[in-house]
Amino acid sequence: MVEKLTGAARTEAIAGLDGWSEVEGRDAISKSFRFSDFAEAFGFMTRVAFHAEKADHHPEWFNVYSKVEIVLTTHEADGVSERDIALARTIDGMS
Ligand SMILES: C[C@H](O)[C@H](O)[C@H]1CNC2=NC(N)=NC(=O)C2=N1
Repeated sequence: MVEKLTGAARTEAIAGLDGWSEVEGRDAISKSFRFSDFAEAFGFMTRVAFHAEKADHHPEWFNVYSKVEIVLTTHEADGVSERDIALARTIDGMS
């Protein structure tokens, strides 16, 4: 069981990330990534996908050509948890 982050812990955890922000209307975080072309964007998505499958924590995402928009939340916590913060950091390292 994983708890959702609330209050100051939640605010600080999100503020400690690079460029991730809160999604309006739901308890989730998001970030938009830009690459030079589709091959770079899809290569990034492939790296993230392999990690996500291993970690059993998967992004919601939307891709158009060189743009990848990612949303992270934790279903069983019904909100943002440490799993999303950890995945966000890993994703940043893969971008
Ligand atoms: C049943 C399975 O453990 C879950 O649905 C996993 C898979 N991937 C997941 N990904 C994300 N982002 N949040 C989850 O809560 C989640 N849960």
